[in-house]
Amino acid sequence: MSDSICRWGFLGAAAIARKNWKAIRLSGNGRVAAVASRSVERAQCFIDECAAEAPQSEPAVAMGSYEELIRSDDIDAVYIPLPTGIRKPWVIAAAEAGKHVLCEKPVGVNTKQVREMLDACRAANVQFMDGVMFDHSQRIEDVSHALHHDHVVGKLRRINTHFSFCGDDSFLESNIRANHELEPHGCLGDLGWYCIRFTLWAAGLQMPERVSARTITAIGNPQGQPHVPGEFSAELQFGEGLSATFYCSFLTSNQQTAVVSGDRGHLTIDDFVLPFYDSQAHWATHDHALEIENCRWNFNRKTQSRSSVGYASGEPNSQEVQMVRRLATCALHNKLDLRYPELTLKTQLILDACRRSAIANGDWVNVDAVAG
Ligand SMILES: NC(=O)C1=CN([C@@H]2O[C@H](COP(=O)(O)OP(=O)(O)OC[C@H]3O[C@@H](n4cnc5c(N)ncnc54)[C@H](OP(=O)(O)O)[C@@H]3O)[C@@H](O)[C@H]2O)C=CC1
Ligand SMILES: O=C1CO[C@H](CO)[C@@H](O)[C@@H]1O
Repeated sequence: MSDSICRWGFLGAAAIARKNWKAIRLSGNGRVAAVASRSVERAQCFIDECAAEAPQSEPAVAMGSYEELIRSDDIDAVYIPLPTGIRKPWVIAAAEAGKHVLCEKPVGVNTKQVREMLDACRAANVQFMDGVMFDHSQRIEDVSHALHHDHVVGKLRRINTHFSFCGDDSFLESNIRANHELEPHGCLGDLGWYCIRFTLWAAGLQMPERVSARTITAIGNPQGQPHVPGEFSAELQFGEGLSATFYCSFLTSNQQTAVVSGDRGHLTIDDFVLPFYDSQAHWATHDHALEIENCRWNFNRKTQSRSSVGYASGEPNSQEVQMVRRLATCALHNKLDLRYPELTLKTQLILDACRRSAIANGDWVNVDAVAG
């Protein structure tokens, strides 16, 4: 391990890895040392294209197998954006080889798998972190502080999130997200993972007691493979009167909204996963007032616009850069931050409970029952 620079290795020339190449370039404490692909030509092409936009002083090495990268002594941390269905053995192999792990979401096919991955990281004393970028944004810190310290909406009652985009025909035919073997949770894994994670933040990390969920529309590719959720909704019940709902979909236009409601107001975010392009991330709190005086009924808007520092993406203070910088800091100082594997496990438990409920046509499922 070099003293100040974390040497990253990528498993797979994935589309999202291009964004994280640039993030590592901007992090100040890391560089991409190697990219492994099932095709060495694809790895080299990925490196050339990324380096053309975000050059590094030392070139990355192209490798033709994931094993080769994991065995390499010149790698400190591995970024794993492989499809969920095949990810587990690679996470465990990377951990056992002493590499810190940044793993894409949804992390596993089920909670059992995720526990095995997290246990392997713990046993090897390496950091595990999943790829939820907004965990590392200034906005999520500001929003949490506003909700749980300043109590800007009063006592929490309801959390509502929506994450959707509309995939075209080619998406349904060939994207990994519509393939049961590769991404078995479909939109629940790809988009619902974020809804669940935001809900956890808004709830002060408390777990729901039970969930009721349904797959509204299942999608499948023409090869006749089993379907995956293409449109999904869930209702989550917490203690003390707090409830939450989320909707995620590959069939509905772009929307990434979150609303947190309490007995004294509500908080809104229009872009809770991928912030709109700007140098600041925006959110708002509202305390609208209905004023009634005889024949006059005025519903008066009372909105306070707020913003948090941080570019949306591609700048040193954007959320994906903070994420890779944070993992590299853990790796360089050999100091684990166990908040992140805990967030992963909680998210997976809720996801599993939702899937179980949807299979049982919306029956209530106790989240504890999934944990056991
Ligand atoms: N955190 C975030 O903001 C984002 C996270 N993601 C997550 O990252 C993961 C990857 O998404 P995305 O980049 O869009 O996916 P891609 O399809 O672009 O990349 C997946 C990579 O996995 C490798 N792979 C290995 N085996 C297979 C296989 N059997 N079939 C297909 N690919 C295989 C391929 O690399 P090679 O051929 O080079 O070996 C491929 O490039 C998903 O789980 C997704 O949810 C995606 C986008 C954003
Ligand atoms: O994680 C992700 C972020 O957002 C994308 C959609 O806009 C997802 O498809 C992706 O997997």
